[in-house]
Amino acid sequence: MPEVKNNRILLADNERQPSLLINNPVNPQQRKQLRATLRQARRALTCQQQQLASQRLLKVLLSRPEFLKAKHIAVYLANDGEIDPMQIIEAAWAMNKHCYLPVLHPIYHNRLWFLRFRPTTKLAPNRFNILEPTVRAGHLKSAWAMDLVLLPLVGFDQYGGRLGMGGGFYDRTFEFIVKNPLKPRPKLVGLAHECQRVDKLPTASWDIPLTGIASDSKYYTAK
Ligand SMILES: Nc1nc2c(c(=O)[nH]1)N(C=O)[C@@H](CNc1ccc(C(=O)N[C@@H](CCC(=O)O)C(=O)O)cc1)CN2
Ligand SMILES: Nc1ncnc2c1ncn2[C@@H]1O[C@H](COP(=O)(O)OP(=O)(O)OP(=O)(O)O)[C@@H](O)[C@H]1O
Repeated sequence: MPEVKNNRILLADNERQPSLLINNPVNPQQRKQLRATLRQARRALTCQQQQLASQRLLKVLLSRPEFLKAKHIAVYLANDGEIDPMQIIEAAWAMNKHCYLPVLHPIYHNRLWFLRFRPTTKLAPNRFNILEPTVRAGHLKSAWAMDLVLLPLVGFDQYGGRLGMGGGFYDRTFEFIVKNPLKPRPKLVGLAHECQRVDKLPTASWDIPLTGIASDSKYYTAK
């Protein structure tokens, strides 16, 4: 079982894949194994560690122009040990910003749309048991209408690499950024516990580059 030391995942020799360190191919087995390890690490955090991490994350974001300048911000409701952005949402509401939650698109396979999230918004569990606003026709916003998207992630590296839950939801939803480089694009900032950082993630051709990652200890600008 991988060990967590100084908030970093240490992979045992038999869990290290030489190819991961040499030319970084996308090996589905590697991604699966790493995903399981990192999900377990974040679920192992205590309530107290989670609360402290959320407070520190808010402090990190409050110093970032990506957050301060944004009016329309997509967030998520924490699940499976993810770092909890609720304090960020409350800060954004207090600053008169508009917050949105991802909604599994009713028609387009594995894509996300976004619905406004206010203190009074009615929520219901989706097929992954994550709460999302109940869909009201005409209220769905598409991804390009956001100024900033705060993404959940399972793993990240300091170069902007991101490993998600494995459904490809965010990758599919934001592929327009790569396909239409001239179109105005939202900034994509991953939120994570420091224990979700790995040295270098294998990147896949469909991975959408992040603007940066905010953890409970610092902001990483993607290189
Ligand atoms: N909080 C949060 N909301 C989110 C995401 C996320 O990662 N976190 N998503 C990011 O994409 C989308 C939902 N994607 C998800 C993909 C897989 C699982 C999940 O728990 N998979 C189970 C298998 C579930 C099943 O098939 O029944 C698992 O891997 O254990 C959850 C959310 C949209 N909303
Ligand atoms: N733009 C895309 N078009 C079609 N399929 C895609 C696209 N992006 C990703 N996929 C598919 O989705 C699957 C999951 O991708 P990946 O493992 O990168 O998910 P993830 O980034 O971890 O998950 P998520 O984005 O939901 O958090 C892959 O099998 C990939 O083929």
